[in-house]
Amino acid sequence: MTDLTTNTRALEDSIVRDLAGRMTYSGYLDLDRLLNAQHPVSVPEHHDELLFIIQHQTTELWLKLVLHELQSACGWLREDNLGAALKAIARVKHIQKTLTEQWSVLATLTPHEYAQFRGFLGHASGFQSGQYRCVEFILGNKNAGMLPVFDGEPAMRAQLEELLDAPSLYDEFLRYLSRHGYAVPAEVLERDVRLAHTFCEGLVPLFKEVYEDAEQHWSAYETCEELVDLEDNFQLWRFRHLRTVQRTIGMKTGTGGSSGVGFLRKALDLTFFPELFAVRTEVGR
Ligand code: HEM
Ligand SMILES: N[C@@H](CC(=O)c1ccccc1NC=O)C(=O)O
Repeated sequence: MTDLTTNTRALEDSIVRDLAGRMTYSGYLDLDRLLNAQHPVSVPEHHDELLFIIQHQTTELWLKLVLHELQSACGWLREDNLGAALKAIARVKHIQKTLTEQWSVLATLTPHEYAQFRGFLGHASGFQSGQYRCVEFILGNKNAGMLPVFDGEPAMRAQLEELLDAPSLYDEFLRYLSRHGYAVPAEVLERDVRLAHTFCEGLVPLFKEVYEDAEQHWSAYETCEELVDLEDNFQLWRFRHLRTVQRTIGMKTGTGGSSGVGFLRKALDLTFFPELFAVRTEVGR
């Protein structure tokens, strides 16, 4: 019961206080390591560098889960377990929304504040995020040219190479459709999965049929729409990144060596699932 005069909640007698030798919150979550993994490099330490570090670290933590879910989704598709794959994708969509919303926290960093510690970051850049590349690879935006960036991180390079060699989520979906009687062109099924997926005209009629009679093709239709959501969400994250970069460093070149905003803008023209967007033009024609 809450004592209204002291505005204090009484701790129930049954609450475990003697935690010696027991599993604890901080032990289970390895908080000692997690909360001691923020190492500002600015001298003297800039107040806002902690925000910058935590924004990146939380993103990387969520990306870890996104990867875990998308890899599982690929496996479940391979096993014809569409329900489980869709459930994993639904979770990923929520994480993407959180990540996109999170940009508003970093947007409180003013250009002047950032300029005061940017010089200490050297050539470090989000361009070197291995997990971000892993997600791009799983979604089909393969680019072997990214590998040398990770020569100094053997475990990450190995993970990326494994994903480069593996079918993407879209490859797995198209194989699933083929196994379930859909006329997926052989050129798609036999494509070199180490390359980025490129537009295949022959897939459009197939998707047109699915979209024009969703009830008859519900599983295929639902999965198509989940993939469209994934791509939309991914592009929204990229757009918010670009806008945050623009308001923070303007047209300065990037610490990673790119032109900056201009380079980031080019990613907005990429597409993971071109046929799922092309089909929209054809529906009803
Ligand atoms: C004020 C904050 C930020 C600025 C000014 C900024 C700036 C930039 C710039 C200029 C690039 C292009 C590469 C380069 O030359 O460096 C880039 C790439 C990238 N950044 Fe950021 N960034 C910021 C925050 C973040 C955060 C919080 C993340 C989350 C992990 C992130 C992830 C990435 C990724 C994944 C790329 C590669 C994008 C691509 O290849 O298209 N950035 N960033
Ligand atoms: N590329 C950024 C620096 C930056 O944002 C950054 C630096 C170190 C680690 C992660 C970063 N995040 C995204 O690029 C810049 O040019 O200011």
